[in-house]
Amino acid sequence: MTAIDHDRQGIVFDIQRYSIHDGPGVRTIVFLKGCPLRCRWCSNPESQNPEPELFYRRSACIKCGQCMAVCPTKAIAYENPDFVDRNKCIKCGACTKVCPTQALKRAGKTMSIAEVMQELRKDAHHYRRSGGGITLSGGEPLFQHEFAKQLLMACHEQGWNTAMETTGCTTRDIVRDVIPFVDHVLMDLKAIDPAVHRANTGIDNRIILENALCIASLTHTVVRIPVVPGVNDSVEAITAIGNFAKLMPGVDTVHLLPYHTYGENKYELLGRPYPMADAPNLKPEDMTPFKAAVEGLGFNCVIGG
Ligand SMILES: C[S@@+](CC[C@H](N)C(=O)[O-])C[C@H]1O[C@@H](n2cnc3c(N)ncnc32)[C@H](O)[C@@H]1O
Ligand code: SF4
Ligand code: SF4
Repeated sequence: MTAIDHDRQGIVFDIQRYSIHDGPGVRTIVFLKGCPLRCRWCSNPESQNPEPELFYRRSACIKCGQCMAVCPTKAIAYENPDFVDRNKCIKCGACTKVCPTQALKRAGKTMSIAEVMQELRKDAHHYRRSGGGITLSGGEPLFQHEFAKQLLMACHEQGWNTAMETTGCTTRDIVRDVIPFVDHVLMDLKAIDPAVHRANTGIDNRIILENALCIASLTHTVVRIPVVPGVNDSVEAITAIGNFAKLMPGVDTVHLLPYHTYGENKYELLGRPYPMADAPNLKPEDMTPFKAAVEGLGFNCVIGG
């Protein structure tokens, strides 16, 4: 077995404590940056780019000019349409250190395995008492696969349960290398029709579906479907995903995640348009026909999850 390199670094954009939705028991979720997909509905747009990025909250800016004085590439100017010229920004974070109001904030920071473990240890007693542990999310956690693997190994060394939210969009070698350290996979399936998948995520789904079969053969796996207006909110599309899930060894539970717009304001902070503008939030009751379809295929169905 590989020795754990506690100094190995990864780019983390958030660590959320006390989650009860993303795996068994009380969990801490570690969000890793980088994702090969560009889902039009993605609620974590700051996760997609592998490098740190800047959030700019115009309403909090008092126009003190301190950020402009320290920016080494002169990427910040009142005349810029988005204030920060993101093509010039080298993501050094100098401006965020001097901004007195946190109008400028950095999304994503470099952390070592040891630093992440120090955060996770704060809730170790909750993990033990509740059968919980840690969940890797993102972004796509397998994008930083070596960091993810070492972190999962370090958690197993502590006896903590490990889970991962994944798109499965990676190579088969990486799946085989990392998934054995994950106790519980939440495997997202967004669409079975390749054209629909490509049009809405930017990526073909062939490798994803093949990896989903492999992942389920390696560890306990639950299928998750984000139900998104105009993408897969039909009984036909959900049934197609359910029929595919029937092929995944050991899968007996499907989570339906109703589309929400919680991430919308983050697009504005990143200076990007929201691709799903005008699509309404879906409610749990909108899931009723989809839940019936999934249960009709013999699965347990959880709304939310
Ligand atoms: C942000 S993703 C990160 C994990 C991984 N990249 C994935 O897509 O599975 C975490 C979960 O949030 C879901 N999700 C993302 N945007 C959503 C939205 N607008 N409404 C509902 N669920 C969403 C994803 O489908 C996934 O199950
Ligand atoms: S330092 Fe902060 S508050 Fe001052 S101009 Fe820059 S973004 Fe605005
Ligand atoms: S796969 Fe997940 S993180 Fe990546 S763009 Fe889609 S929802 Fe966002």
